[in-house]
Amino acid sequence: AEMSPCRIVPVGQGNLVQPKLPLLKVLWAAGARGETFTLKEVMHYLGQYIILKQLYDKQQQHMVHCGDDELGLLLGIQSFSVKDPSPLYDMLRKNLTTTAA
Ligand SMILES: C[C@@H](c1ccc(Cl)cc1)n1cnc(-c2ccccc2)c1-c1c(C(=O)NCCN2CCN(C3CCCCC3)CC2)[nH]c2cc(Cl)ccc12
Repeated sequence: AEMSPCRIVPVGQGNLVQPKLPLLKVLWAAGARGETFTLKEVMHYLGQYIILKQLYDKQQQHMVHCGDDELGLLLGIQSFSVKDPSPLYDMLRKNLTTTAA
């Protein structure tokens, strides 16, 4: 089921969010360009980051082990399951600001 995280931050018309620098660096490491994104793009690049840095468990691919990574510092946890995105939403609430656009 497609996660609809649109309730994380009150999004304006442009639906654009501005990640704070620590999150922005993670998105840039995953190939993102610029400083404002849609929520969908933020989720896409975070997924790419996890794959690129091999943070997911090869046996249980829904488990993400980020304890030794920037992502873990952002989330404040060692591991999480993609089936329980609540720690992710908490992090996004703290690290995304909405743009006026
Ligand atoms: C539904 C979606 C999701 C999206 C948001 C949330 Cl809060 C939970 C879950 N999802 C389902 N599994 C993943 C996933 C699992 C392991 C490694 C990478 C991604 C994702 C995540 C995506 C994504 O954009 N997903 C596209 C399709 N995924 C299918 C799984 N694919 C697997 C391919 C084999 C290797 C493991 C990943 C990658 C592309 N973005 C994310 C960002 C984070 Cl912080 C955490 C997880 C994801």
